[in-house]
Amino acid sequence: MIGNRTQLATTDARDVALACLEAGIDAGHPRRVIHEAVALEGDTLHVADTTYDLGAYDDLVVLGGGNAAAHVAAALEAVLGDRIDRGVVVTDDPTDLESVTVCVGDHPVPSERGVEGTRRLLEAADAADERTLVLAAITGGGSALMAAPAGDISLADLQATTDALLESGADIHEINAVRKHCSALKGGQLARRLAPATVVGVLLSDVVGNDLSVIASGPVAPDESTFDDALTVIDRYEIDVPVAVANRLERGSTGAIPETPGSDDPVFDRVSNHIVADGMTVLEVASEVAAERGYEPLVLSTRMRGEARESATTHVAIAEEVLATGTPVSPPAVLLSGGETTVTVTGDGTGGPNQEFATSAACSLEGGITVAAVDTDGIDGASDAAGGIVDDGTVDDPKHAQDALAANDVFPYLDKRNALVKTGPTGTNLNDLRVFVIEEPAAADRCSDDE
Ligand SMILES: O=C(O)C(=O)CO
Repeated sequence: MIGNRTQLATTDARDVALACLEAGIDAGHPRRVIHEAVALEGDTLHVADTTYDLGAYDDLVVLGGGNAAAHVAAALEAVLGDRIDRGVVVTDDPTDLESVTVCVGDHPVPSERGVEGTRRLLEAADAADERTLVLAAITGGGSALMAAPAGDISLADLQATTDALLESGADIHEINAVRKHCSALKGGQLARRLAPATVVGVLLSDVVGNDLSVIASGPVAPDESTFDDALTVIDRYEIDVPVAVANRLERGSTGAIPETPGSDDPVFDRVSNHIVADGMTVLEVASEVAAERGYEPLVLSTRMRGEARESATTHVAIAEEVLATGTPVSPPAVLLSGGETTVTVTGDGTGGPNQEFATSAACSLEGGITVAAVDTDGIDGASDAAGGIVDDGTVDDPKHAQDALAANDVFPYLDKRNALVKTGPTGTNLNDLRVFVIEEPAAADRCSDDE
């Protein structure tokens, strides 16, 4: 599953880190998590702890989008077979489906084909009525993939706004507050289109804290964010948005455009949402693998966030403590964390948050600590790498590494040092996964003596 395996160094610590990554990502694949959460018994559909009587509906439809949406639809087809009548998902990680149409879109910046796929999705939504049960397959990446520019906003406006937001350092709550108010589908507006159908959201969460209104910008979730909130984000990060976007947000804030529907809106009377996997799904299985390999696992948090290079420094400090004093765990140990770090882009290079995390960590690593950091969807930033894997031998010239960080150009830096992790699209999207493998001091000393 983890590509480039043979090209990576093969020390035990690297193998342990890669095994944790591989098992963690696999644990979050829809084929596994949907089978655990969704079941059919006669006419009774179970989704998590809720049941639905399929006998009460004429149509069972799958609609949605996100990096993993086609894999969610495939897993739903595997459970429900020909009970599914039709559907449309928009994704950049397609797979063959029986009754659901897969439309390919683009991520992280929306594209023409994503707009076309979303048009088909909305058309299918408009055909739903009170006798329709909609399974909404929603995963991270959905905000870019399900692109439905609202009002006078063009695709080019949406692309420019997305680029600027992604480079601003704003977090996903802030980014999506803006995207929801530039869209005809986000922020519960797909639920509005679907009413009075019954809607069952089946979500994979790549958002710290699992806020339903933020995962893929919450197409079928109540939204409490406002046009004013969107304007605040634009001001706070000094984002230069196209005129059509600025006009819409300004007009919306005066009440001239209806707000996205909130939790008291009757469009949600027949909507329920179920998160079937999140960052903890990944970390739990990665921990089990670490334990099987003889390392004491410690999950630090599923909620790490902030600037990637700074988060790396904090993680390294914890790993150093483990190595030096055995606090809070004794080596051999594996520290794990999830969440999502961000990068404030000032240069014009290639890279992503996990590659910056790995490069920044590598600048100060002592012997005995190996660090792997990946985005579980396999695509870190706008590069084709999932992330990086580093140890104290990776950075031979700290100035060079710092220059690469300053230029946001760590992809070529890590590539030259054979320190990229490449998986290709993984079929899931459950945020970042970071693994710190910390060897016993004696083993670490032995390694440096051997060199
Ligand atoms: O909004 C998105 O598309 C994200 O990736 C967060 O879920």
